[in-house]
Amino acid sequence: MATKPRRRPRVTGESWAAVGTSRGAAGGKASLKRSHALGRSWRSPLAWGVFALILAVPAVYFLWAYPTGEGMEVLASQHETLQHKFYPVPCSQDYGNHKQFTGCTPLKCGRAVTDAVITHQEAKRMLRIAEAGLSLGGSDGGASILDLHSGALSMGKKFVNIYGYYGEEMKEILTEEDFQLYRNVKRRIQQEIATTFDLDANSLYLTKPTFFSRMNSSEAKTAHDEYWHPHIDKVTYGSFDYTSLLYLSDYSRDFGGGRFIFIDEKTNSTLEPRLGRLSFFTSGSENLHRVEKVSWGTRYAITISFTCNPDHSIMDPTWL
Ligand SMILES: O=C(O)CCC(=O)C(=O)O
Ligand SMILES: [Fe+2]
Repeated sequence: MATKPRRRPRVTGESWAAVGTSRGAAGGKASLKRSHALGRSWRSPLAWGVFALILAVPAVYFLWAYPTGEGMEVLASQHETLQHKFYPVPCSQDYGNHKQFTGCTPLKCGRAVTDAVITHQEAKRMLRIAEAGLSLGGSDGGASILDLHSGALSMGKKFVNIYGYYGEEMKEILTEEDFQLYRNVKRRIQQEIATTFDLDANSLYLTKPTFFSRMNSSEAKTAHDEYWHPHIDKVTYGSFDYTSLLYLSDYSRDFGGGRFIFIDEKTNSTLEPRLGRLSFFTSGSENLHRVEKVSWGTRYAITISFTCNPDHSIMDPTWL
């Protein structure tokens, strides 16, 4: 014979324990009283104090145990306009493993950031060049580059040479005025680096690669898309002695994530990109760094770097 299905106990505001242990009407009332008493105790200041302590202990431990946690120091926030900030760091031994060039090989090392060298207008023009050039191709993954010197442009999972691929057509996309702007910007960055590191600007030579970059949150498809790994530019690019980055979009407005991070022993320092912001630093292991993964939007920048070794110098990009 089919038994009448029993009604499930109605779950009220009481705890699961009160429902589970109720045996008969009397037992049910007693446990309900206990659970109401429990409910009241959560409103007492003592209970809140205990609760706060439970949360605070792991938080304090986390901050104490992981002083190298990212975002400990913000070198440059997107919201501020910086005249010139310089952070000295002791030079690494790296330069000793390379040919020395008196008056250029870093003796003074560090990192600098300024919003006062490249104007907003110039940065916007550079952004338009980056957008136009990179729109001709683009990686399937999250990082695309356009190398002005070699002409390499990310395309799918590979690169094409824009100068060969598009030929004369390219002159309409990347004009001689665009190259003039690049050369002008490059010259002022070179001068700024020389002044900051007490060098003669003529002892610094433009080196390769010099490229526009575009980053977004697409999943990486090849190793070239994995821009977020910690690295040392002198190791990655060989010839670099002084790296400069000119940012062409704004952190938190145009994209999320994508902050530049210097990785140090005790604290990491973040630099938030901003249109027209110039950052430069000595390229050795004293300036180990990485870029955070971009979480939304598109981030544009251009890398313009210098070597002390004339054998590694390249000519300014031009159509002429
Ligand atoms: O775009 C950046 O902020 C830095 C990129 C970088 O570290 C590199 O290209 O070596
Ligand atoms: Fe780098």
